[in-house]
Amino acid sequence: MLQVDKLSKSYGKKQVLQDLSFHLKRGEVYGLLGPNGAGKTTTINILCGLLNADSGTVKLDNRPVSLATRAAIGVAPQENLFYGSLTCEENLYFFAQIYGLRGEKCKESIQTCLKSVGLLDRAKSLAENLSGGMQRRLSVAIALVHQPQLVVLDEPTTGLDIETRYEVWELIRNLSRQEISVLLTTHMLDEAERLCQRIGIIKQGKLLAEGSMESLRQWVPAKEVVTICTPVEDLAIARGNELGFSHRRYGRDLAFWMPKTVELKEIINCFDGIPLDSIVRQPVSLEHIYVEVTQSMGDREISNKQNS
Ligand SMILES: Nc1ncnc2c1ncn2[C@@H]1O[C@H](COP(=O)(O)OP(=O)(O)OP(=O)(O)O)[C@@H](O)[C@H]1O
Repeated sequence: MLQVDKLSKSYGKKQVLQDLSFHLKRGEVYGLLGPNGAGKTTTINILCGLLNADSGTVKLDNRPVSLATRAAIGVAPQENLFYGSLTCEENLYFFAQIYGLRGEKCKESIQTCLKSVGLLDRAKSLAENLSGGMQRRLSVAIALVHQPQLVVLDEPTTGLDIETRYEVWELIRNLSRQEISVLLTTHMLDEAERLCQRIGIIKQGKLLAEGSMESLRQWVPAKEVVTICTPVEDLAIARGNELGFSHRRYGRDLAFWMPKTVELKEIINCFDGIPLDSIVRQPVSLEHIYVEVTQSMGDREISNKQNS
């Protein structure tokens, strides 16, 4: 339903999007991930018509994004955008009016949105008096009030406690069940892993990898990742490499990619004679994939570019 094709954008001499292409299916939750400054917000702003691309196209149901198609997109930006001194209902009424909803249709949509974000009983509460999580849900309700087919959620759970994150996750799953497509940006990789049917990873405005979790696993060809803590890391790395385990750094953690699942005692045997303070076994996660994509390939791509 959304087709983004070869978007490029520069600010002055700085190119922030380079031939960026991706698409969303109806009812799909798609995660657009990337480090700070990767170009996610720039992409969102172009999709919403707030910014013009230098080249490339954005189509919604095969129609170029324009004023006419804009009503089919709802956006909940990183910063909550509502009037604190208005009630939830009044905020929704205000935004519904902007989109031209009137009369019964407007009233019905406000009630439906309040219900779908679990704020029906707070309809008359001032927005400024809501908890952080309720405010995020109000933002999502505002993005939904004109009944869009695509909702763009820019870091919807940043700053929320874990319980409230779960509430927002459930809300996103419900949107997908209602066949509303969701474009999600987040720095929380566990969130993207749980919610998104497909994920695109961008760096410096370029799509480096894309696919379902299943297909992205090819980036980390390991059965599991074993993180160890030892005072003699060099020895451990040499031993791991001798045994055919690639090693990686995740922050300061030293980890090995295990080609097959092994028992804990086998891991201990592998590092026989090397003092180990701790061993943590983990399945391959989006975090491992993300680090691989953004560091290894990103650096390779960038150095290729510098060499060319
Ligand atoms: N109006 C602007 N003028 C000049 N440069 C800009 C402008 N807006 C963004 N940039 C630059 O474009 C690049 C991409 O920014 P963008 O906000 O799209 O990234 P992002 O992936 O959303 O980052 P974050 O995760 O930090 O929100 C950054 O280097 C940023 O500094």
